[in-house]
Amino acid sequence: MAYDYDTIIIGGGPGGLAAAYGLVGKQKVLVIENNLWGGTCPNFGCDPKKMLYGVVESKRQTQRYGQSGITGAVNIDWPALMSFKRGYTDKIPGGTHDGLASSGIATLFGSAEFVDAHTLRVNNKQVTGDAIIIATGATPAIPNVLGKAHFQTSTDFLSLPELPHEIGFVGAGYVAIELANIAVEAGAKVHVFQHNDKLLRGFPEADTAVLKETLAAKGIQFHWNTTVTGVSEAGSGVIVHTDDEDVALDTIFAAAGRPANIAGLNLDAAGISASAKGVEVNDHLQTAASNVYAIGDVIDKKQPKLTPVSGYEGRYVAASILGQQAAISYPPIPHTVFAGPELAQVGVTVATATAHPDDYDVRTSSVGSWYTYNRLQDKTARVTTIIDKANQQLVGAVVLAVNAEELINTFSGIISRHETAAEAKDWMPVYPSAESDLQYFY
Ligand SMILES: Cc1cc2nc3c(=O)[nH]c(=O)nc-3n(C[C@H](O)[C@H](O)[C@H](O)COP(=O)(O)OP(=O)(O)OC[C@H]3O[C@@H](n4cnc5c(N)ncnc54)[C@H](O)[C@@H]3O)c2cc1C
Ligand SMILES: NC(=O)c1ccc[n+]([C@@H]2O[C@H](COP(=O)([O-])OP(=O)(O)OC[C@H]3O[C@@H](n4cnc5c(N)ncnc54)[C@H](O)[C@@H]3O)[C@@H](O)[C@H]2O)c1
Repeated sequence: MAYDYDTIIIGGGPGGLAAAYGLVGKQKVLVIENNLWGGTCPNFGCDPKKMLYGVVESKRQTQRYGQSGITGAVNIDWPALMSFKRGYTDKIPGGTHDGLASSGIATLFGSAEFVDAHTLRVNNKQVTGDAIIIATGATPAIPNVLGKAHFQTSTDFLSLPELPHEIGFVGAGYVAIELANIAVEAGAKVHVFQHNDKLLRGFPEADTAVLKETLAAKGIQFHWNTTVTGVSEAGSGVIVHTDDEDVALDTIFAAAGRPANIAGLNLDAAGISASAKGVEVNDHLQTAASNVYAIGDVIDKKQPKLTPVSGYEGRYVAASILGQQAAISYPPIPHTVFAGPELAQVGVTVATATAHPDDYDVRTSSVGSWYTYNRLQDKTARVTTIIDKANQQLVGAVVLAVNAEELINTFSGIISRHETAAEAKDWMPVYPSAESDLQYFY
């Protein structure tokens, strides 16, 4: 049967775009998008977040140098900061769309839903594809409580024209902590409501305990073991009702996770199964309908839902459609919370390593007094390395420090190359630099 396209991709984010560019020139490809071309990361995720973060971190670094030669107060001008951000984000949707069009990739604006495993309905018209890739990402969870319509999301935060005086976040994961840090550094009073006492679950508690203290010292008011039970309107602000107290705020942001964007896709029509965590796929990223693949944040998977992972899966599925046979295998996946300072980890976790002391050596160095971090006045900096005792290879690392994302990248490279400690020392980093400390970590 002749289809309209060889491959149709639903979603023009990092995953869908990587798949499209992997197929371009070899196939007739269509990408369908129903919101901003480019998806979450460049429009209302990683990129604008890190632009705001970079500026507030410069302020914090200036404050840390308060005893080291810098005088005078530094303040954040929120509207100017937003205008800086828009200088980047305003160009993303148009630039992304033009890039696709000029590469010969067809585009269609609208919401896609399945009619069957080869047919989608978009804007009341049907379009068919030999292969279809679901790359629809994830969307903020809104807690199901009374007054939930009053919640704003990370997307709203990253476009606030003015910074409200007093705000709150529900959740203490990546989104809440990164945005709470930006807000408090920019001058807002900030509350974080968390239903248990866990900050950034999945990271070692020894590191998150230090981060909790750092963020509290900046003025973030943590409400641990507190469940938000409702939100009501109060003048121009809101009252956040919890099982403990009522808190009056200018606004409240839901940051309680990001479920897969599958509502409205009509997956049943194509026989595709999904769990509460997303579309179910096999180790070739095929759904229950073998010509339909799923990639990125929309999948039910154990890998972290991050931009580089979506891109990796997009490139993998493109190669599979073009004939590659191998099952997907992931390299070590580093991840960083830009929390002021950054908390980053890669590879075997501290929890796994400490549960298997015969297999792993875990070594934590408090490096705040070392030259690299003393120079930056980053007094709480910590680096943990995990070594596989059997072959002396680095298999995991955690960094809590200024610019941790750079050092974790270096650790990630060492782990990916399966280097022993001796091999990893056989190179010459610039001195002084964070990498010049590597030889002392293990
Ligand atoms: C505030 C925030 C900060 C983040 N920071 C980082 C970070 O620092 N580093 C990092 O690696 N990751 C970060 N992430 C996560 C990162 O943004 C995602 O992992 C990444 O965007 C996932 O890419 P994706 O292509 O799978 O999905 P998305 O980028 O979400 O793209 C999916 C696209 O599909 C479209 N779509 C959905 N349904 C349909 C439909 N029915 N029809 C047509 N189109 C549809 C959507 O509009 C969207 O454009 C952050 C996320 C947030 C929210
Ligand atoms: N720097 C980065 O790489 C980065 C930044 C932002 C987001 N992300 C990605 O986006 C994903 C989603 O981020 P997130 O912060 O929304 O999710 P998350 O899973 O990191 O954190 C969710 C938080 O909400 C809490 N929570 C869950 N259900 C709740 C409920 N009903 N009521 C109150 N609290 C509840 C959880 O305990 C947790 O603290 C991340 O896991 C990550 O994959 C990455």
